[in-house]
Amino acid sequence: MIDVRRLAKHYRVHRRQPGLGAALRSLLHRSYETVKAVDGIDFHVAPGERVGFLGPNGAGKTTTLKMLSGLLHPTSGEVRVAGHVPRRREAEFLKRVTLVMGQKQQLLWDLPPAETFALNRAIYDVPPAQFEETVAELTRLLELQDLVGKPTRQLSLGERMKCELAAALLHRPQVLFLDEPTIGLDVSMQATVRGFVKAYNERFGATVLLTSHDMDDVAALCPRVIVIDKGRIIHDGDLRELQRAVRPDKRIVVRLEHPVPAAELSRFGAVVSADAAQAVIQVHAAEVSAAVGRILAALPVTDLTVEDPPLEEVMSELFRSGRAAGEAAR
Ligand SMILES: Nc1ncnc2c1ncn2[C@@H]1O[C@H](COP(=O)(O)OP(=O)(O)OP(=O)(O)O)[C@@H](O)[C@H]1O
Repeated sequence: MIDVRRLAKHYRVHRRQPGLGAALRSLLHRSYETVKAVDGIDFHVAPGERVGFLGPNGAGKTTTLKMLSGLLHPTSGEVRVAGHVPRRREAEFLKRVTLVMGQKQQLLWDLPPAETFALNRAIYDVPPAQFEETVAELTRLLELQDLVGKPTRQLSLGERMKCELAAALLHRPQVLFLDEPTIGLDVSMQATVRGFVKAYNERFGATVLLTSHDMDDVAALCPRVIVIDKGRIIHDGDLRELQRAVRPDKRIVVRLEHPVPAAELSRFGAVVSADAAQAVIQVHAAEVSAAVGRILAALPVTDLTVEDPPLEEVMSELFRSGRAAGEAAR
């Protein structure tokens, strides 16, 4: 569904030193620098997949999504989405994809979302019966009934985001590019948006490529992740395997009947945190069952769970090691 080969986007940016002298000099002699926002990436996404496109700030994620949706022309390389070359922006292509940016809005500010929906129906030439059916379905899934008649400017951020999603999906696109779709939303609204994206993917077999700095989005939605840093792909594969490869340790969370000194806890592994009622002890995955047995035998345990390390830690470790490898190669 998405095919990307040796894709690159280089920006030519004007650079100058700070200060008035430098400003005057730059009028006569401008110096430019090339920023390799995307630096020759390859990947393939099959129909119906949900893939996280992750990376630190400035890694090249938004630039890539813009090229995939045809908003930016690549400097070089090839892209095909649903069989189309995105930069041609053919009507058939536009009907099959959508780009939702958490930081930008397409809803008309002074009018109710229902008006934007009607406008999109005309733009995408959606047959009236299908439009009615899709609006009804999205209204139910996203609980929009009380929102679509109010002027957009009166909606809260989360309410607006739900309507944004509906507006972006009215033409039932097969490919969803989602750029930080839950940014700024409270936890319950985040959960609503995640649940909705998953339901849409399952209901219509749609392909989803999602960027997010919120690892809960990624854990909930993306069995596969592509990780990009400084314009290059540093990982592409199964999220759970990535977790195991980068952080082959587990966390044993024990609730305690009474406080246990840290020195005593450290006999079982590395103590991540400990207070009067609960301790978190980290051990290598291969040693979990032995450690659990010893903990249950020795400590006043009222409850015990085994967890993976937080995904945030896995990702920051991956970014760090990716950078170190990149620097060593230079
Ligand atoms: N129009 C532009 N002109 C020049 N440089 C740009 C332009 N847009 C992006 N860049 C640069 O390209 C690089 C990649 O930017 P991009 O927005 O794709 O990153 P990102 O991974 O989406 O980051 P974030 O997580 O912060 O949104 C950055 O170094 C950015 O400064």
